Formats: sequence, structure tokens, C-alpha cells
Amino acid sequence: MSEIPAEPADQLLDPPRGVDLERAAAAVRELLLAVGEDPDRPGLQDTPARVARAYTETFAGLWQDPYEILATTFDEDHSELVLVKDIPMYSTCEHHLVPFHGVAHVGYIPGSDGRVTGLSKLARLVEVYARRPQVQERMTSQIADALADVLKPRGVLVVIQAEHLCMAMRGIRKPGSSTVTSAVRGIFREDARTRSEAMSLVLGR
Ligand SMILES: Nc1nc2c(ncn2[C@@H]2O[C@H](COP(=O)(O)OP(=O)(O)OP(=O)(O)O)[C@@H](O)[C@H]2O)c(=O)[nH]1
Ligand SMILES: [Zn+2]
Repeated sequence: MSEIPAEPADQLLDPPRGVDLERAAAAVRELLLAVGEDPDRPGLQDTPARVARAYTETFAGLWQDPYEILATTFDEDHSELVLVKDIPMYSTCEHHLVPFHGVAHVGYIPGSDGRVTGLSKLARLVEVYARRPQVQERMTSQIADALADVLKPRGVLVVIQAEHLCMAMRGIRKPGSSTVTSAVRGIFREDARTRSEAMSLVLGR
């Protein structure tokens, strides 16, 4: 497998902005023909247009700016861990364009200014990066880097646990296997004890 391409956390694909519905529908129709289906049979007649519309949701993160999401911050003078666990996430494996899904855990220790962001913004950040053709490792790093860039926290820890349908429904066919990725920044990278304390909270031990 070739190396996973790096993508800066703030890079939005440009152009196009938004799904070209007509083009996507034509491509889906072509795909149905290519696999030997009849796109004109009653059950499939509306499918190309429907899939194109569904893609506007599935890939909405391509046109959203994660940095804008994190713009809401509060001066709470909080200097300990903030952790949102078990954020459900659905993404699309960029190798096979099938889902991988599971949970994300996002935590950080605010910087010396004690600024925190809204808790929901952590879940929104996960959504922005999940709704793109993705690789789990890259998505994990992107979330950590965006948080580190904007909040300037003492540390960031992101853990994602997911099942890849490309490994469950086809290929190696191992349903139930779970892939765990983590990205740590700042104090979580430097201090093993702080990292293991946070990991225990993430893993519920
Ligand atoms: N590292 C990583 N690999 C992934 C991710 N999603 C899917 N893959 C893997 O991407 C690889 C693609 O391998 P290829 O050999 O090019 O494709 P393939 O012949 O369809 O591979 P199989 O899935 O093994 O049948 C597979 O091993 C997948 O399991 C991900 O998020 N991260
Ligand atoms: Zn895949």
C-alpha cells in the first residue's frame, strides 16, 4: 500500500464546492451499468439522483472549515482535562468508498489562559473530518492538530475505535474486528503518566 498522503488540517478542497449533483448522478448510473444492473428498472430509476443527494451529506465535511467550528471559546480558567467520550462517528474509507464507523474520544488540557471550547464543538470537529473520504489514522491526527492549533492547549488526545466495513463485508471478511488509532500532542506526548491517566479514562478503566 502506498504511503498515506499528508493533508494539512486546514486544507479544504477547492474547487469544487459542494457536490455536482448531475455529474454524481450520471456517474452512479454508469456504475450501475458497469456492474451489470439495469438503471432503468423501476427500483433503480431514482437511485442515481438519490445517491448524489446522499453524497452531499456523506461528504459535507469537504466544504466545512474546522477552524470556524472551534471559534467559540470561553474563558473558564479550567486547567484540567476536558474529555468527551464515545462520540458516534460514521466515515467513508477512501480506499473502497464504504463506511467505517465507531466512536471517537476527544480530550484536551487547556492552555495557560484556561480557554475552553464548547463541548459540542468537539463532536462537530469529529463530524467535519468524518464526512470526507478518509483514512482512520489521518482523521485522528487532523482532529488533534486542529484542536492544538486553535485552542493552544497544554495537550490533546484523540482516540478513535472503528469497524471498517471493507474488512467486514468483503475482502478479508472479519466482522467485529476493531481498529484503534490515537493521536497525542503536547503534554500527552511528553509525559507518559499524564497520557496513561487520560487513556484509562478513555478506555473506562
Ligand atoms: N491504514 C489504513 N488502512 C485502511 C483504512 N481503511 C481501509 N484500509 C486498508 O486499505 C487497504 C487497501 O489495500 P489494497 O490491497 O490496495 O486493496 P484491496 O485489494 O481491496 O485489499 P483488501 O481489503 O485486503 O482486499 C486494505 O488493507 C484495507 O484494509 C484505514 O483507515 N487505514
Ligand atoms: Zn476500505
